[in-house]
Amino acid sequence: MGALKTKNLTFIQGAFQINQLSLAIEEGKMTAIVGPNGSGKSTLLKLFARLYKAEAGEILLKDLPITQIGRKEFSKKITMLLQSKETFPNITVEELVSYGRTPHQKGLSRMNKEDREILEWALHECQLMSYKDRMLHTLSGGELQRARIAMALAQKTEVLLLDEPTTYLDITHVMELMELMKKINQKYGMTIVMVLHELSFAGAYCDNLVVMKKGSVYKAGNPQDILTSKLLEEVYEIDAMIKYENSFPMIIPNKKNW
Ligand SMILES: Nc1ncnc2c1ncn2[C@@H]1O[C@H](COP(=O)(O)OP(=O)(O)OP(=O)(O)O)[C@@H](O)[C@H]1O
Repeated sequence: MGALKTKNLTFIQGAFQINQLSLAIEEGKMTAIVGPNGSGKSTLLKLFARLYKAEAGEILLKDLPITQIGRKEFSKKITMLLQSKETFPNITVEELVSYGRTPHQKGLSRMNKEDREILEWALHECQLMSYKDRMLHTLSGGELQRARIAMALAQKTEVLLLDEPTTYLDITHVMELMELMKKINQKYGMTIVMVLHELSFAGAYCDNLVVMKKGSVYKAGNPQDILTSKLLEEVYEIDAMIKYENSFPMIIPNKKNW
């Protein structure tokens, strides 16, 4: 069963259009949405998160149209981390992560025992226990990203959507983040969908790729099957070859005289 499915999804913003898009995101797997700038990756993620409303067609979460799910119920099922921006509130890591429990609390009630246990669990999974009293502005980019992910985990949803979670991270922190997401995915079976630009990391860590081009899905499937020179040429307009080192795809542009 697909965790998320789109059926003839149509969405228009300015000159950009997603037209009759049908796609299935596999449940319990890690999927990367890739494609050139402006191809519609973030827009698709925001449609999944109900931040945008489709003009036509529908999105199903486990066969239920997402429009039929109440707002609070929806925030217990799907969460989305938007692209990280430089501004963040003047609060501690623990306070940030505790925001993830908001959809589970009744009215303005304070955190109960279960909320506190889940908060500790999220901090622990993201190796943030020793950072919990640190103010957000004192964290490095990688630590801040882990704190944001811990907040999303604390929400305890079935689906986690991440928009370019690796932006601004160096290669060590990109790997650390991908390892963390893989661990969460495998340990808890959470469906993870992320927009990524690093094709090699997307291919190495994700079970499936959705390759977008101009508002359409060019191809979707297993990275080993679909990441080809032809795809690089037709989607990114580059002449390059792909070499696998173990299962890590390396993209090498064909250029004489390197
Ligand atoms: N509010 C808006 N009004 C008009 N056009 C918009 C709006 N938001 C996004 N667009 C356009 O929609 C297209 C798709 O944008 P989107 O952000 O989904 O692309 P993307 O693939 O995520 O790009 P990137 O890799 O650069 O982040 C772009 O051409 C963008 O300019």
